[in-house]
Amino acid sequence: MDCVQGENTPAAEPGLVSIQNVTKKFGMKVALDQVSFEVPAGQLCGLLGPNGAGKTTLFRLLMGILKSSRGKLFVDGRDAFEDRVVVKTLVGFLPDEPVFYSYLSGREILELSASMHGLNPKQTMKRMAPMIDRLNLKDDMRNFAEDYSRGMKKKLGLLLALLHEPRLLILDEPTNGLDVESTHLFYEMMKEESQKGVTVLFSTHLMDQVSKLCTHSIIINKGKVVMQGSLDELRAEFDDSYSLEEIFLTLTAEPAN
Ligand SMILES: Nc1ncnc2c1ncn2[C@@H]1O[C@H](COP(=O)(O)OP(=O)(O)OP(=O)(O)O)[C@@H](O)[C@H]1O
Repeated sequence: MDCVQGENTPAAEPGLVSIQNVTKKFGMKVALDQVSFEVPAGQLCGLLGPNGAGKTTLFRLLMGILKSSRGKLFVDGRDAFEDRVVVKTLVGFLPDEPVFYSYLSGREILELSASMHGLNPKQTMKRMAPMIDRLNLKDDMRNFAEDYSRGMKKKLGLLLALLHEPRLLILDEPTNGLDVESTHLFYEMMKEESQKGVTVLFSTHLMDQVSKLCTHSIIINKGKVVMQGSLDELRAEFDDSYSLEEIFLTLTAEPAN
């Protein structure tokens, strides 16, 4: 089962994201073990796995922050490590715990980032204003981002990821630490980006999030892909009485001794 779009989608196209037999070791620890999957352009795909499954490691490899021990990762045909500077211009990345310069306000961080992307800071801020409003950050734009709450940092991180209107969004646990209202807002914004044609790959440990947002998912456990494909394909593998949550728990359960 590949993580492909619809039945009528040509199968031969390489994905906008292509992970090819990737292993990542930290010393003796194998964080990812021969992971392969494709995410076709336009898909909203959930990378699902329990704590320690390897989700953040995979995203850090995709952003060229880490180098794989074996195997290759490509974003739009570019090597995620060798071409990491170019890849960063193509992708909007939201880390699990965004960290900001201590001496810059929210506004200054957005303006600086706009300049780094070769955009006009003033025009970019004008374009971003409705989104800043929507995320309820307008009144905090003058304040140092370091003093923001966890949820506010996440929102500023999302604005940074969207600032250069990337074709691909990689969001690491995007709603982790957000309140209910903000979580729904993030869902809406992810769906809207997807409807505009942006490819969205996000990680979560909640099956509920995947079933609300995605048509496709990749499930990893202990560094290995245990299932990938559409939610319908996933359901078809199990008895009708299984909920998606139960399927996830079954796939990621500790093997019996
Ligand atoms: N820099 C590192 N050095 C050593 N081990 C690491 C390092 N980074 C990650 N690991 C290990 O790799 C494994 C996968 O970690 P990773 O953070 O990718 O998991 P995750 O799926 O994102 O987990 P969570 O949902 O808890 O954030 C874990 O066992 C972790 O301890």
